[in-house]
Amino acid sequence: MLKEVVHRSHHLWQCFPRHLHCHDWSPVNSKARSRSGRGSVSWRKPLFCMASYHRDVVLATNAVRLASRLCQTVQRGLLTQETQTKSDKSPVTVADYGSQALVNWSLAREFPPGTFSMVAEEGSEDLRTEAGAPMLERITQLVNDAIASDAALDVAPLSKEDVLEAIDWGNSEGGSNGRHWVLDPIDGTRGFVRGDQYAIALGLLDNGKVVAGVLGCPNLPMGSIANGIPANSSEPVGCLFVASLGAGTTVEPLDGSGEPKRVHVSDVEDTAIATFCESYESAHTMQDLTANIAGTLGVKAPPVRIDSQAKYGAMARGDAVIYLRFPHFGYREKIWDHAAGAIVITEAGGEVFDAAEMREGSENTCQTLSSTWFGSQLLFVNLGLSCLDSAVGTQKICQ
Ligand SMILES: Nc1ncnc2c1ncn2[C@@H]1O[C@H](COP(=O)(O)O)[C@@H](O)[C@H]1OP(=O)(O)O
Ligand SMILES: [Mg+2]
Repeated sequence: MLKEVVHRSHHLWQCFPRHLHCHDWSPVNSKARSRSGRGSVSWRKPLFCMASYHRDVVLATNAVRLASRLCQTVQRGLLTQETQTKSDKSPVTVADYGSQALVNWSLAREFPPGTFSMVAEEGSEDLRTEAGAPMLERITQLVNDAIASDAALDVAPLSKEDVLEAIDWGNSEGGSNGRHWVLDPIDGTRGFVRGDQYAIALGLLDNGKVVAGVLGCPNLPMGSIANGIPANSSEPVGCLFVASLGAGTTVEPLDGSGEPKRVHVSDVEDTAIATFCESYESAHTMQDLTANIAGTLGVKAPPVRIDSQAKYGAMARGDAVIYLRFPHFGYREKIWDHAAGAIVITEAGGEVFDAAEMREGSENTCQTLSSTWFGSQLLFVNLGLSCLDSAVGTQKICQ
C-alpha cells in the first residue's frame, strides 16, 4: 500500500508539478513569491536530516495542556462580556490572549534567552489601553489559576506586565532559517464562542519545514466522530494529537488520563463509503463547491461539519477520509491555521495538497480533483499561497 501511495504521489507530482507536499515547503525565494502573489518559484527537495524533536514535543505538549485548561475554564463560563471585536470582526476572547500568554510563557522559560522565536496570532496592544484593563485583569487571573493548577509548576504568580510581555513573545517575524514556533491560541474562535469545537494549535518549523505539531482539542470525543459529534455520548471528551517528523502521530486524552496511541489515516478507498469533513462555518469555505466536488468524487455521506483544526486530528485517526477547504475569494490563510494540523496528518500517513493551482489550471475543478483521487491518504485543502509563504515565516508580509 505504501509503495502504491508513493508511486501515485509521484504521479501526482508529475501531473501537477507545482502542487506542494507539506514535506516540500522549502522555497528558494519565498519573499519574491509572497510579493508577487502566484509567481513562479523554484522548490528544492528537502535535505533529509532526521533531527529529534522529542524534547520540543514534550515541552509543546505541556504548554498546550496548560493553555487548554484555561480555555476550558473560560468556555465553561463564557459570558458575552468576555468577547470583544477585533478590527477583522472575529470574536476574540480572553481565552485567546490567556492561551497565548501561557504557551509562550511555558515554552520561553525552557530555552536560553534570545533563542525562542514564536509567531502567534495575538498582540497585546488592545490590552494595554485603558479599555483593555479589566480584560487584562481577568486574563492575568486565569493565567495564574492555570499555572497554580499544575503541580509541576512551582512559580510565583505572574504580574499583568509579565502577561503582556508573554503575549508579545509571539511577535517574531519568523523566517526561512532557524527554528520558529507557530501558535494559534484558539483555532476556531467561532466554534469556541458557540460552545463547539476549537483547538490550541502549536507547530514548530525548522528551516522552513514543519517538524512538529501539537493539537489540543478540548471538546473532541476520544471516540470516532465519523457520524458527527454524538449529542449524549459516554465517550471521554478532550484529545491531544502529537506529531513530529518521522515519529508518527499519536492521540491521547487531553487530561492525561491515558497513554498515547499511534493513529493512522483511514484506509477506505471507496468514495461511496468515504466520509468527508469541512468547516462548520459556511463563511469559511465554499460549501456549494465542496458538495459539488464530493458528489463528483462519488461521496454519498453528508459532510461532517466541525470547527477548527480538530478536523485534522479527526482525519488523522481515520474518522473522515477527505477534508475539503476552499476559503472564499480574498481570504488569506495563516501559518498557525495549518502548520500543526498538517503534520498531524502527514505523520499519520495522509497528505495535504494546495488545490489553488488545480483550480487555476483547470476549467473544471471537479474533474481535476476527481482525477487526483487516490483514496484515503489524501487530503485536499486549498491552503492558498499564504500558507506556503507562511510556512517559511513570512506570514506577516501576507496579512
Ligand atoms: N473568512 C474566513 N475564511 C476562512 N477561514 C476563516 C475565516 N475567518 C476565520 N477563519 C479561520 O478558519 C479557521 C477555523 O475555521 P474552520 O472551523 O472553518 O476550520 C480558523 O483558523 C479561523 O480563524 P481563527 O483561528 O481566528 O478562528
Ligand atoms: Mg486559526
